[in-house]
Amino acid sequence: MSQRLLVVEDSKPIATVIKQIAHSLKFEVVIATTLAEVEDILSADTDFFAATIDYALPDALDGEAIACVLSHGIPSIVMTGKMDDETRQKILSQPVIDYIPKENSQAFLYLKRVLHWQLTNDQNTILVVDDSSAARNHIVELLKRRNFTVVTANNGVQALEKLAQHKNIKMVITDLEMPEMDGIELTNEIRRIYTREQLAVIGISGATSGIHSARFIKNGADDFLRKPFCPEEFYCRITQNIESLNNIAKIQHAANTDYLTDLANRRAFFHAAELRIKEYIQKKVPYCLAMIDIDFFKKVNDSYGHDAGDQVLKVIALYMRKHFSAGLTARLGGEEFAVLLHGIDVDNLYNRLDDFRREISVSTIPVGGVPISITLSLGVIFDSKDKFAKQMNEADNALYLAKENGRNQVVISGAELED
Ligand SMILES: Nc1nc2c(ncn2[C@@H]2O[C@H](COP(=O)(O)OP(=O)(O)OP(=O)(O)O)[C@@H](O)[C@H]2O)c(=O)[nH]1
Repeated sequence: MSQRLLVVEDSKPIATVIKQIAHSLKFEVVIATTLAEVEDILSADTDFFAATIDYALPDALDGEAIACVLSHGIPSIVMTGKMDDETRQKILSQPVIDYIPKENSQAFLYLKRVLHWQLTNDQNTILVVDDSSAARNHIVELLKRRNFTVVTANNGVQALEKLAQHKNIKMVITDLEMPEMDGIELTNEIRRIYTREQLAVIGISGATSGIHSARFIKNGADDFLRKPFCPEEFYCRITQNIESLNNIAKIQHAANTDYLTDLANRRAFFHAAELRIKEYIQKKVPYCLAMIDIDFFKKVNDSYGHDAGDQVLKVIALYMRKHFSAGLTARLGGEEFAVLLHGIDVDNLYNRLDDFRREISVSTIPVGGVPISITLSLGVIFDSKDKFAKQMNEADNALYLAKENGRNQVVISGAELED
């Protein structure tokens, strides 16, 4: 079910623009044009994800609708045509998500970003480190208002423990002076373990001297805030740092993923498989490395077109995910795939590969209403202690034999020597 957005706005054209933005984010929209209408709507139902509130309404010229909506616990964004400092202070003294001056069309682009953050911020976990419970609670309240997931710690030592427990923490906001381990030491420790691409650090200090900001940054922090800070500046810095981390993650994902199937690409597979194999050998875990190739795939393209071929590649990826959920799967290129699997023993591993091959061979893949049948050839190597590149080579040789022997089969590397 879609989330609901309350739009409090007396201008019809502006309400229409906000409605379009909200729909693009899959919100269901309820519009109120006066304070009386707001009261009426909220007396019946307060189940709103958020609200946008025009500061001046025909029956509430001085922002009275803001307190009304906030009193129902609805996170609110204030839109205002008033630019004076007094109005700004008045709005920001209330626990609103943000306020947006309606100066030009940028205001609506910004509104879209704020709503998008509000919908997605719960995926970003932030650790707040401060020995003062009042200061800590203030930051936590600001972050929760923006829907972030928050973890807290009283000092640097506890912060490192929390980081080890919660692997998904993206940002640490740390005070400077704390018992046991201060903010600078903590930042140093964090940078020994986490890169800037993995975790952002924002230092905070009440000291008036500028030296602390430089110390924080030189010790590996990404940003610095001086207390007391205004919520606006706080949100700008948090959002900017989280956005740049998320952009790096997107770039890394794109660099490691096959665009068509969303499986790992060759580079990511080689990197991850090599690490996993080392661990399997060390822990004596049975494993296998298999190369998988679609038989006569050129005929699929020639008979049904390249788009149909692409569709087949995507479906093979889905089957791979289904059969090898705990394994490492990849599209190496063209119609060639690979999987690294670990299991109980060689028989179990072989059966899982052959089950996958068999299911594909008896299934039809519907492409544009036409059922397409395909088969796969697999070459596999078990429990090898050779270098990774050599293992890939051996699996490839076995795959070649599978093709030579008539396709639609699994050939084990070295098996022909035992015959
Ligand atoms: N649709 C589609 N086709 C691709 C893609 N990458 C490679 N191909 C096609 O995959 C086909 C591979 O053909 P061949 O190397 O001759 O192999 P094959 O027809 O599968 O025959 P065998 O492997 O010997 O069974 C070629 O027609 C390529 O154009 C892709 O991303 N999408």
